[in-house]
Amino acid sequence: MTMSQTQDTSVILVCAGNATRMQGKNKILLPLGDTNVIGMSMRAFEACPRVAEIIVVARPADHDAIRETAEQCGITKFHAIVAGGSTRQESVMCGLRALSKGTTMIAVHDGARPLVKTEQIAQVIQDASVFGGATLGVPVKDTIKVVNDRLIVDTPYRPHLYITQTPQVFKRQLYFEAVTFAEEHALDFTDDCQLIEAINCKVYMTEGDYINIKITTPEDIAIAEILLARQKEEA
Ligand SMILES: Nc1ccn([C@@H]2O[C@H](COP(=O)(O)OP(=O)(O)OP(=O)(O)O)[C@@H](O)[C@H]2O)c(=O)n1
Ligand SMILES: C[C@](O)(CO)[C@H](O)COP(=O)(O)O
Repeated sequence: MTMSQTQDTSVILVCAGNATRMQGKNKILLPLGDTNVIGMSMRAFEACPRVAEIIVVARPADHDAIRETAEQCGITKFHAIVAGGSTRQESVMCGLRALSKGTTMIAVHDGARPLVKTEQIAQVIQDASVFGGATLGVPVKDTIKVVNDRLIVDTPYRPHLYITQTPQVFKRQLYFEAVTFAEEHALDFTDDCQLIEAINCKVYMTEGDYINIKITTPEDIAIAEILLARQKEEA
């Protein structure tokens, strides 16, 4: 595939988790809006001009249903679907192997965050182009305590705390440098920013919004439907 100048970003949508907190429901394929969770996620990236290709990492049993969803949603940037690993980071690594050669930016997104907005995807890609790496996130609203043996040991200064979301976007060369370091040191992280932090590089926090939730427990799908309906009313 040849990449045009503006289409410089490969997206890895990780969907290969076990959804253990979803009480046995396959959250990626749960109905949402006029499609399902993964359909909504793919559409948001399809609409972003800088996105060149979408690689989905999912359990083999879900591949046919995801391909079908991509077709129904008119996803033209669907590039590959591959199996995942036993941790989120391993799943991202599986997606990396399917990257096309021509892209210079890599965006990693939880397939389970279907309400991400295309404008915010564009903004975080832009910020990553400037800073090397960027993630969407939102300021923490509550006071956070660090607890050890049920005793509070610290209260971090709230203005310094953000909830980290996805997509997390990186310049390709920097990302591969960080992945190589993690592999050499057997590091396994719950988000991709930590890969970059581990090699002492900075990641920019792009302020997103609170509706970019991760579908994790059963009530989240009902919350997502409400947020979606509100978005439609506002449009
Ligand atoms: N081995 C894994 C673990 C997670 N993920 C993906 O990473 C995202 C964030 O993970 P989370 O929401 O915690 O999903 P699960 O791991 O499926 O949930 P649980 O912890 O409840 O099992 C999800 O889109 C999930 O499918 C993945 O691709 N491969
Ligand atoms: C990447 C992430 O969504 C940022 O909030 C989160 O870290 C995923 O973590 P999980 O352990 O897979 O739930």
